[in-house]
Amino acid sequence: MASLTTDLAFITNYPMVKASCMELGKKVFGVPAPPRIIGFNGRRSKSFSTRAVMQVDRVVEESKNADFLGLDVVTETELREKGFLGLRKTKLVCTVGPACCSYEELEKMASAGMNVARLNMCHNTRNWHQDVIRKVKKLNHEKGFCVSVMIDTEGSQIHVADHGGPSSVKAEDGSIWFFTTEEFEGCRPFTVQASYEGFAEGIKEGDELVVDGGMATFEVIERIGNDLRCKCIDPGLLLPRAKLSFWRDGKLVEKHYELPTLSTKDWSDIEFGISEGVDFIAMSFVRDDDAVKHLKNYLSTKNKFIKVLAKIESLESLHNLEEIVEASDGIMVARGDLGVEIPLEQIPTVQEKIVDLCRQLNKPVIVASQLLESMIEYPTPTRAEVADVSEAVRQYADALMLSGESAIGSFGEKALSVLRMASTRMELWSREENQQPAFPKCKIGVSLTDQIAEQICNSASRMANNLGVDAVFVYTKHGKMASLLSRNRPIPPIFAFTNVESTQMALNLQWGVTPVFFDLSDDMDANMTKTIDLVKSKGLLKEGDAVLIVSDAIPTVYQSLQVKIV
Ligand SMILES: Nc1ncnc2c1ncn2[C@@H]1O[C@H](COP(=O)(O)OP(=O)(O)OP(=O)(O)O)[C@@H](O)[C@H]1O
Ligand SMILES: CC(=O)C(=O)O
Ligand SMILES: [K+]
Ligand SMILES: [Mg+2]
Repeated sequence: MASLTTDLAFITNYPMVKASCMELGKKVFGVPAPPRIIGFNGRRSKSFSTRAVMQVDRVVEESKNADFLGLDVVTETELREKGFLGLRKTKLVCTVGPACCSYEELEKMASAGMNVARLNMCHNTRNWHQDVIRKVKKLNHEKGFCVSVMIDTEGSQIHVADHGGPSSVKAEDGSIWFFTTEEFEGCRPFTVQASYEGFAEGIKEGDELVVDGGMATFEVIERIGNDLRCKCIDPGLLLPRAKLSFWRDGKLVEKHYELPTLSTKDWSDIEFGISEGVDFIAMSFVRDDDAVKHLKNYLSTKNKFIKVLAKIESLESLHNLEEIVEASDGIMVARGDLGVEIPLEQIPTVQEKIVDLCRQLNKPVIVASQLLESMIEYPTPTRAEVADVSEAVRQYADALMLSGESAIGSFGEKALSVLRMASTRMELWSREENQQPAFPKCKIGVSLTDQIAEQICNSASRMANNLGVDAVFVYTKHGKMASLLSRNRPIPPIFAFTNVESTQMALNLQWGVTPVFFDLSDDMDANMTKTIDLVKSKGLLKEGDAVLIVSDAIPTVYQSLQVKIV
């Protein structure tokens, strides 16, 4: 890449504002800039140095705009209102539940910026989930949205099956409770039914039983077969499906239950997801990379391009973090359950570590749970919640997720607008304060072709920032170069043109990428001219705007990088 970066440095010595791009063309090449291309063609050479070939080409202005450009309505509106730099980069995931499952409510959420709809398979019926998925797809097809669908597996976890009360019950200080695996109907006072038979295995007298990461705490005073008699030592509430964990000497008792990461029910939910054409499967309670690899292999034998996201929500998954990230297509920092297994004060640093690692290894990462928890009940967030959201954006997470706020809350749309506003604001601040993150240090490409793609994207991102181009256009079949560009978190938005629907839907989760469906041809120049003309015809690009162009759509040797002044 040496000669390429040298040539780029030469260009970037000039004032880096968009308007001066045209001027630059004149100075460097002695030709009027528009409509012309200043191009860099990266070609492979034996010594793995890519020779930069500069060329100045005439662009044939094409007037036919009949072709289809699958730019979604939300991006188009945002672009008209705020321009390229105003486009939100952080993606938003919303859990769909009873509070937002009608066609009209889903449309409102889509208009308010929902990029991915999440369905938690722990709740509700198969028919209900099917109905929601079909509504989302209908909205995409009929109303021009681009909302991807994620199912989240139930997984195997010990929680409260029944606590003897209708909704929440209070455990008073010193009260004696019985935790049992015996199934019973109705309520029995001071009796809690646990969801898994072996929940008390290895537990001793004196251990602490912590409910929901600290909602209430009990001391084990007696073990009777599979059941436990406990005394409440820190009073609090027991909620439905409350999570149970055991602690000894201030440390989590790590219990290796003989439970598979994917249960029989999970597999049947996965089959359902495949048949309904979902875009993502989020795996709950992943422990190591084996389960992730297993599911990915299964999907590939079925020729399904569904992305597998691993949820980091147990201490064990933290021990095997790097392998899990490598094996998966993306990660969810599931802070809800994670906070049951690690002390709460460790959550912020663990989150930052996971987000950083994901960017290094080029996997999209979602920060989830309790972002705006108080908005389940109230129309405004707490200041602390806004600070938490902004921190995740400042860390450059790909996406933020709403859970109960959208699923059961009365202010789902408002919560979404808080996420939208807080992320746009923090993104702007980072740019204004010149807080762009350093480019990832780690080199991930193994084959020479992959290394070339990575280097082109690194140079392209640097160049996009330095030249102040309006947008980056990338033509891609499998999203590879789009994600490599996103990994650098460049200043201009990335428009990824693809003719593969699964790629379009997967890229919906990537920071700063707007996926656009477009019928790519084998002629790169034609792709470029057509897309630019189509975007221009919508009035979204104007004379003098500069677009940086990257492509991996044409067979691997022809990966290229160009700057076009419209
Ligand atoms: N499809 C649904 N039907 C009914 N209630 C739902 C549904 N989805 C979510 N909820 C409700 O919203 C709350 C929060 O949703 P969410 O799915 O994020 O729960 P969670 O417990 O954080 O996730 P997980 O079970 O994956 O750890 C749940 O406790 C549940 O009450
Ligand atoms: C989202 C999720 O599963 C959690 O936070 O536990
Ligand atoms: K789940
Ligand atoms: Mg969870």
